[in-house]
Amino acid sequence: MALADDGKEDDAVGQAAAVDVEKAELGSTTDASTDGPLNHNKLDQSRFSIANAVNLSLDDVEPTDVQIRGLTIAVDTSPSWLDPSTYPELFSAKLKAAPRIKTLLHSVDASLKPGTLTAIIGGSGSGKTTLLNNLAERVVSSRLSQQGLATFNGRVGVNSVRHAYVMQQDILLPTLTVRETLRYSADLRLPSSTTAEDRERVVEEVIRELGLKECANTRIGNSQHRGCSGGEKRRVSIGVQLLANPSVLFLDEPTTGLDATSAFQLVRTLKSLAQKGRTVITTIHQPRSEIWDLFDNLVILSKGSPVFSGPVSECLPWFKELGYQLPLFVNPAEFVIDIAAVDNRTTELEEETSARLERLKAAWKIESESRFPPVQDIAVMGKRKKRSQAATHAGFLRQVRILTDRTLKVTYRDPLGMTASLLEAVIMGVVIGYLFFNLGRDQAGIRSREGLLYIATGLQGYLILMFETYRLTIDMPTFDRESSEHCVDAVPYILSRRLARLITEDFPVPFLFSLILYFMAGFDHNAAKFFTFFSIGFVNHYACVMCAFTCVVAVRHFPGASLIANFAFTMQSLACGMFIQSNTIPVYVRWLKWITWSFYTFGAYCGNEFQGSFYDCPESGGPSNPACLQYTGEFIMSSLGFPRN
Ligand SMILES: Nc1ncnc2c1ncn2[C@@H]1O[C@H](COP(=O)(O)OP(=O)(O)OP(=O)(O)O)[C@@H](O)[C@H]1O
Repeated sequence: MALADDGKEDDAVGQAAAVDVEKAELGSTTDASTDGPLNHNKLDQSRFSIANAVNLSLDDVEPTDVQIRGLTIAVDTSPSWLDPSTYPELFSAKLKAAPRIKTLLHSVDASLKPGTLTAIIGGSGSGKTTLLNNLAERVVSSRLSQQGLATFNGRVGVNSVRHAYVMQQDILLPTLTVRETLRYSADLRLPSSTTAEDRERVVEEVIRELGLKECANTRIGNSQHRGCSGGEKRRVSIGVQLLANPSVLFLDEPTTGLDATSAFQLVRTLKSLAQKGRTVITTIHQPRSEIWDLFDNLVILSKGSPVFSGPVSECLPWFKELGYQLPLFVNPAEFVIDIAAVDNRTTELEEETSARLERLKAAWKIESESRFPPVQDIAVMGKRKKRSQAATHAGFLRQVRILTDRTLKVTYRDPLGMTASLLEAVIMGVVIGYLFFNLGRDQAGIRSREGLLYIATGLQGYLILMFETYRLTIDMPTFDRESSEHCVDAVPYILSRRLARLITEDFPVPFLFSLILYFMAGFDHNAAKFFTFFSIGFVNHYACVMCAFTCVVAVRHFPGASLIANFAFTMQSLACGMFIQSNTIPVYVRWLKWITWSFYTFGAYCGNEFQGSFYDCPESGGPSNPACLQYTGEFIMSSLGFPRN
């Protein structure tokens, strides 16, 4: 078929192909529906698209034919400025390192029909994840180069079809139940045009489809609070992805960490999902023999090269033909992985197994030339095309509402976390209030007031900064997952996080701290001054949480993020005007104060306290007496280097 860029023609051809496959799929429905408890009767209502959302159904699958031809992936491993660990090498090469190309995948071919479950297997480091991630377009690096292609219903690139990727780790919120997790995911993933009933029905459908009925009301749990089992969590992770009703489902080692029975049940579930017409592609480590029989296709890799790619029924005959017969009572998966692996325990073994691998690779190269038509002969119907995501997930306001609701629920279910910040505010207020109790109005008192106002700016802000940095490093993986799945955007996430914490934290923490400290320290009993004091703390609190966001955006792990946060805090302290008068900072870095929030906070606190005040001058004559100048608020403000306004 000619390569066509015309969208209409593509769609027409695509629809025709889809109808053909759908007919074939309907023909196999009887088999699927008798294949154990995981299959349920197909819904009698007419099938509609999830994206169109008139009447949602997981049965509405767009059959997707996946063709992989000559896929070769290489990476430049030469030292680079982008990788600090290679700097010594880069310097020793006098900053001019020649490209060093490592081929990760060597000309992989495969033909994966809709309605099939494909396993990518091979020894450790054989390139399974590289292949899966490349198909799912999850690796973007200027150092990677690709030859060959993967087409999805004739189009190059996975973004032209509805697809989802289940990661190896379960990134779920531990305090939510299985049903709540799926409900929130449905609310975020499905377009605003869907009704609450539709979304609820899809959630129940996913629960039924994945066999999660028993644990639907169980919390996900974590190492401290037990909840769902490892197998159930995996199913929930798959369920979350299933809500996007993908036609192509990628899974990275979904059985890792599961016991044999859970692993078997999980692969049965994948088989059942495939039988609905999906193309399911998974990497898997050493599947047990019962699991082997559930696969439709296998791609076997060794050191990045394919040694087999085709229907599972043809795998053992292929190796037998090459002289490697499966011995009795041996797991076929382990057998094929073993014969394709290089054993480097001794030099002799390494030479022997390397020679065997070379024979297997060479034989498969010849075989694949006849099995897979070359790239130019397969139907490539269009260029890389991205599906519009806008219509397929919740809009801005709905994201804010759903995420706020979810964060509130998660916060209330973690009373220790919720009370920690309140307790911290009270304890800090009382301890500092006690140290600075009832400050005098003499020179010593003025000096102490300056110190106290700095502590209110810096120390309280520092605790919030570190606490929020820590919490964000825990919470960000969920955002990263949802953001990479295009169902949560950054602004609604930030907004909702603060909205949900407004009542539990953002308002009460600065309020309690201000209330205790202000009156214990003996500041003026003046309502306007107190509320100004509180408002400054409130704004400072937001500045600190936004700084924490910035640090975690830069580095996702706590050691790195807290290092940046500490650096930012130190810069804030130096430039705020407490330790060095801000007008005497060396001229080249004096501008720093203008981009330092603690300069504004400390300045505002000082302005609130000192501006217009006159302290206890031992001389008579009041503010007009030059000997009492040091007791006037104006003098104190200018001595700290703050502008008059
Ligand atoms: N960006 C990269 N730069 C350099 N080498 C890489 C890169 N990505 C992958 N590799 C190498 O490619 C090989 C295949 O890696 P991959 O993670 O795909 O293997 P795998 O089969 O999934 O292994 P495992 O089962 O242990 O997870 C490994 O040797 C790995 O070190």
